[in-house]
Amino acid sequence: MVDDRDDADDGKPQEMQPEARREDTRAGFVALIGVPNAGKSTLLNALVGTKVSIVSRKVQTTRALVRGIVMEGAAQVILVDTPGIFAPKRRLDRAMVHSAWSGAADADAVCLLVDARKGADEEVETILRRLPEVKRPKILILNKIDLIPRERLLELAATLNQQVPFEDTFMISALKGDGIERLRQALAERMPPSPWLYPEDQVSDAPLRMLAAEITREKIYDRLHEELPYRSTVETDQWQARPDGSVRIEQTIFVERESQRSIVLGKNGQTIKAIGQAARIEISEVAEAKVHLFLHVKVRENWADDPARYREMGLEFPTG
Ligand SMILES: Nc1nc2c(ncn2[C@@H]2O[C@H](COP(=O)(O)OP(=O)(O)OP(=O)(O)O)[C@@H](O)[C@H]2O)c(=O)[nH]1
Repeated sequence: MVDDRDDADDGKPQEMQPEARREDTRAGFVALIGVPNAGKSTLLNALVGTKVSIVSRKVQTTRALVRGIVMEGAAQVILVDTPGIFAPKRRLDRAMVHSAWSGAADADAVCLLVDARKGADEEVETILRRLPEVKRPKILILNKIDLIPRERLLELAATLNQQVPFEDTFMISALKGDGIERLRQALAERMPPSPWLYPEDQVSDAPLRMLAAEITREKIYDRLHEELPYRSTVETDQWQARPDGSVRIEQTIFVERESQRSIVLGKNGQTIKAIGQAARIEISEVAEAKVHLFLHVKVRENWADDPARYREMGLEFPTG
């Protein structure tokens, strides 16, 4: 167990603001769909301006539906960052695909994000074939325009628009911020009249504990991606606000084998200490409070096939 305190930080937990009651408010949901690595998390972060989803160089890092909330004028745009849509193999993967598509069917607009450099590869084609089933306004977003020449972009936009009737096409670089402002405004304009669905200052409705778990998972990945590719998960067991304004957080890191447990702990617990330190700093930032983080490591075999796990992660069971 690691208790990693930061006594220099005396932040206080955030207070909820009352909901807006202005009559001209608009609010709605936008689903982001794309193959792994298209840049969904980067775009979500660029649009929201706060770190709400974890960006990684590896594919399939997004294991849960994480939402970001964009405030643009009187409009509130709630972004649903769908897990990558790809050919399902394991039960967990099938649940993720199901979840991604049901997120799209409920949205006020569906954005297909395509890595412009890769273009319409087989994975994108699979989505394009299924997209017409979703009877919602569709928007095409070509990302990573910093990596390809303009002529190829226009060509790609034309080809994709022939396959699916997109109402709008945007060309952006989520990484560099190009085109983000225009996209944000366009999404805001599409939102139906509605009271705001979330307090104005709430940037993410992903429970903080889930976000905290993702942060720790990212720190494990940063240090151990060679030794522990995908096979670990983190759960926040306890999130307790204390009278002094600090938060006590307990998390469990699940691995599949005893040998992996030793890797996470490291020699004399050095590795888990470093993971805990890095995670605690970042969790403190998002929680806006001093954080005491306690990490446990447990072995749990075959977690990826355990239905209870993906229910906890906010994923639904596939019906088919
Ligand atoms: N050059 C360039 N790279 C980008 C851009 N947007 C995203 N990337 C990079 O592409 C990689 C994948 O981005 P992510 O945002 O993690 O992709 P994702 O679609 O959320 O991936 P999953 O979580 O696996 O579904 C990262 O290395 C990003 O830095 C862009 O506009 N330009």
